[in-house]
Amino acid sequence: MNRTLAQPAKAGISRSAQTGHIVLDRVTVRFGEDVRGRRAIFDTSLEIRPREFVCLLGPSGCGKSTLLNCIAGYIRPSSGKVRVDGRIVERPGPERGMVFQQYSLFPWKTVRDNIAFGPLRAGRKRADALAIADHFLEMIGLSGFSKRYPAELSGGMQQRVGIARALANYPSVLLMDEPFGALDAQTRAMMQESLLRIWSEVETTVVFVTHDVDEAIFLADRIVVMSAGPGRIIADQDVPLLRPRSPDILTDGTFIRIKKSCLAKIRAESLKAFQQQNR
Ligand SMILES: Nc1ncnc2c1ncn2[C@@H]1O[C@H](COP(=O)(O)OP(=O)(O)OP(=O)(O)O)[C@@H](O)[C@H]1O
Repeated sequence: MNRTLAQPAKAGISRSAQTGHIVLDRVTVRFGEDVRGRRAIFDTSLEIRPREFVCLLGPSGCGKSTLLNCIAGYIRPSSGKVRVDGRIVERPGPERGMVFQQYSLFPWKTVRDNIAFGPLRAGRKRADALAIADHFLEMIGLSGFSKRYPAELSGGMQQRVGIARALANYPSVLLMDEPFGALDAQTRAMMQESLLRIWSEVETTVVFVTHDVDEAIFLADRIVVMSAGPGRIIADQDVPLLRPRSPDILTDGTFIRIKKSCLAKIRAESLKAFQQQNR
C-alpha cells in the first residue's frame, strides 16, 4: 500500500505517523433529560487503529451518525468515554475533520477560499493558507476551478471540495457521514475511487458511515455493523481485499462472501427496527 505523506513539509506541518487512534469505551448516548431518555447507542466499545479505514453499517436509526458525532465532539456521551490519541473528546477540533452528506461549503466564498478557511482560522498567514488550498485542490483534481463558487460546481465536485476543506486542517481523523448519499450512482462510483486515491496520499484514519454494503466493502479495511436501536456493535469484519482497489473487486469471491454476510445481518436488524417502529 502506498501511504506517503501529503507534502506537509511544504506547509510547515508534521505529524506523528501514529496519530488517529480512536477508542470508544462503553459509550452510551441518551437523548432526553434523564435516565429514562431514549438510548441511541448502548454500552458500545470500539478501537480504531491509526490510518485504518472503517465503515459503519446498520439499519436506519441505529445510531451510526450519533457514534460519528461522539468522535467528532458534537455529542457528549451520557456515559463512557471517547478518546482520540489518548485525549478525551469533549468538543469538536480541527484534528477531527467532518464531511457531511450536504456539502456545507460557504456559498459566498470561492472554492480556494473555502479550502483555505480552516488554515486561516488556525492562525496561518494568508499566503500559507492559500498554498495549502492549492495543494489540496491539486490532490482532488480541481486546480482549474479554484476561482469558482460552490453553486457553479456539480454535486460530486462540491463534495471533493468538502473533502479538501476537511483535509486542509491536516486532521488525524476524517469522519464522513454518508458523504456520497446525495450523488447519482455513476458519480458515486467515481467518488469512491477518488477518495481511495486521496486517502492513499494522506496519513488519516477514516470513519465512514454508509447504508451501501458495496460501498463499505469497496472502501474499508474493516466493517463495523450496528444493531437496531439502541445501537450496539454486532459484527466487526475485516475486509482482506488488496489495495489499490478497482471496480473489478465487486465480482471477487471474497467481496461476495463479505457482502452476503453483511446483508444478512443488516436485513435481520432492519426487520427488528421496522417492527420497533410499528409497535
Ligand atoms: N438530537 C437528537 N435528539 C433526539 N433523538 C435523536 C437525536 N439525534 C438522533 N436521535 C435519535 O437517535 C437514534 C439514532 O439516530 P442516528 O441519526 O444516529 O441514526 P443513524 O443510524 O445515523 O440513522 P440513518 O441511517 O437513518 O441516518 C434515532 O432514533 C434518532 O431518532
